[in-house]
Amino acid sequence: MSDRPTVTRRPGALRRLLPAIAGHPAAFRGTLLANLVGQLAGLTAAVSGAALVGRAVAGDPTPLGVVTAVLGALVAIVTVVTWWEMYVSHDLAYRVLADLRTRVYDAITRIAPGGLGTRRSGDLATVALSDIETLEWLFAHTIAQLLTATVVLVAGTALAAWIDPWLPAVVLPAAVLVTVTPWLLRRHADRHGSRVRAATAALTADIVDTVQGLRELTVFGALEQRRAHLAARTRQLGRAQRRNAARAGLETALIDALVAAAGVAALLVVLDGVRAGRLDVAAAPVALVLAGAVLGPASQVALLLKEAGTLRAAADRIDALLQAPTPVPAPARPAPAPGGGDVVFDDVHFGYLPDRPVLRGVSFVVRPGETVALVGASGAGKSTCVHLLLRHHDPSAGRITVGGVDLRDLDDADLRRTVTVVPQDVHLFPGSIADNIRLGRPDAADAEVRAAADAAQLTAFLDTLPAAADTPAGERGAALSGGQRARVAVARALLTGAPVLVLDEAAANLDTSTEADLAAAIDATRADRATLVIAHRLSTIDRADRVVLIDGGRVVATGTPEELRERGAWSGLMDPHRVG
Ligand SMILES: Nc1ncnc2c1ncn2[C@@H]1O[C@H](COP(=O)(O)OP(=O)(O)OP(=O)(O)O)[C@@H](O)[C@H]1O
Repeated sequence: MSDRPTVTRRPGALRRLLPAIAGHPAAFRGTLLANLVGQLAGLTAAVSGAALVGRAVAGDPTPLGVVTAVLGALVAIVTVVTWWEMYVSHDLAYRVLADLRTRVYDAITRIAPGGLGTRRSGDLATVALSDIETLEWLFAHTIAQLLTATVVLVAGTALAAWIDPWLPAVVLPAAVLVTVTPWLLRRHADRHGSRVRAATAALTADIVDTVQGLRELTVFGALEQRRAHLAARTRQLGRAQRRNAARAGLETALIDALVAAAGVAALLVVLDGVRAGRLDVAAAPVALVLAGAVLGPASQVALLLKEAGTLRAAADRIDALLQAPTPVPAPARPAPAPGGGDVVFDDVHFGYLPDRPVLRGVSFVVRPGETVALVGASGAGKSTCVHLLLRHHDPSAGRITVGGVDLRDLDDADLRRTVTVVPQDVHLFPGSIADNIRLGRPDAADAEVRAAADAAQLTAFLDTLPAAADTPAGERGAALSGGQRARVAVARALLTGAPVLVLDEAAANLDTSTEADLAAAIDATRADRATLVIAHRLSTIDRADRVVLIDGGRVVATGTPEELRERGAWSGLMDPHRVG
């Protein structure tokens, strides 16, 4: 496969995520303490054991009962402390990961939908689940361990120097070399770690796409082709994982070799010390254990750091989402919700990409109680007007106001109470139909849901269901027909009571009589509501009070449907049934 997935490096990403620990100071202190006690208990057990052996070798053995009691107690302490350390470090890690997951979710909602650009659903899911899970290693097994390993290394070195000054002179440089090895090899670790994370994200995104598109893949006989694609992606991930494992294995072998060489050197120093009379025979086992106490933490640190490439790559991907710019910033001082009034597009300019303007000075008004049809050829900019009215993006120039209030001055909750939409592709969640209708107002009473369903002409259908509105909607509304889904979307929008309603090609997939019924139902509830319809059908245009015709990102004509028809405003645009 040629499209090899990549991760863009973001210097400092890992460092920016570390303060996430600050939210759990008690858990971090507990982890640090448990680690320190665990390391020191291990060191004490090893040194005590070695001292007992040393005394035995020197011909002054400690009574067996005392040896058993001392070593037994130390082993019990180390066992309990190891369990304690595992518990507190994972407790800390999972708390921090939960916080990060919330931050990632907040970031997605902050930048969605306008700022998500070409990001794929599966890629976002990988960040929220797998990349964050990868950081478990950092928070549970790295930070506290690095700090306590340093303490044990310093304590071990001091004790070793006290027993034999030659010992640290041999093992300390080796310990430093072992510790810096992963740092020296970090470029390889970063490259391989990035490839693993990127390949994981690409495979997840493809699997999500495949599951979402199973119907199309089945109908068009493309299942086998898709299977081959996923197999290639899986091989790509496998290759990345094997290369990363080979690199990590090589690093481990290198570190082990350095530790072993340093261990042999320490042994030679101890033997020489005993032969030269510098070291008492009884102290020799203790000296060897202390050499291990210096090398042990160093190799532990090195082995922890060999995962740094994967950690950095996961951190890069999380950081990219957390630091993504906000496409529509919240107002510093929000204006009160307008509660209704004229919807005004005032000389609005906008483009998705630099130097590619889509709207070039669009101006029109939708008054309360009025239905305005937005008409234009495909690609003219109708949906873009809707995206701006829903504030998925802000205009690059000009402004959009409701009741005289610029949309940019409304906080998000007020904006959602002011402008609502019946989209073309209705997304239903797997809860009940009533839950889906309540999406914008979770606290709505049953009677209000029923009234909204009534207004959307959904009641007759609901009455045929075993549990009426409490019947599950199925995965993405699979248990409902297209018309029924559209009616649920209308009920959902009406329940919000928003004074501005956008119908985004809501009727595009419906047959003419269903569309007419639905339009009449929406009309009957309009009162003072301003309604903007993206109209593709002549019947929809004819029902509107006024029409705004857009061409090339500009309003080229406005008037009643009759006026525009007489002027032949859309004669070049439409077939007898559809416009645009
Ligand atoms: N997310 C996007 N990124 C880049 N360009 C976009 C994006 N969305 C739309 N466009 C471009 O903006 C222009 C206007 O698109 P828009 O969807 O507003 O047209 P439309 O009038 O609603 O068309 P249609 O009737 O076919 O739905 C098109 O050229 C389209 O390719």
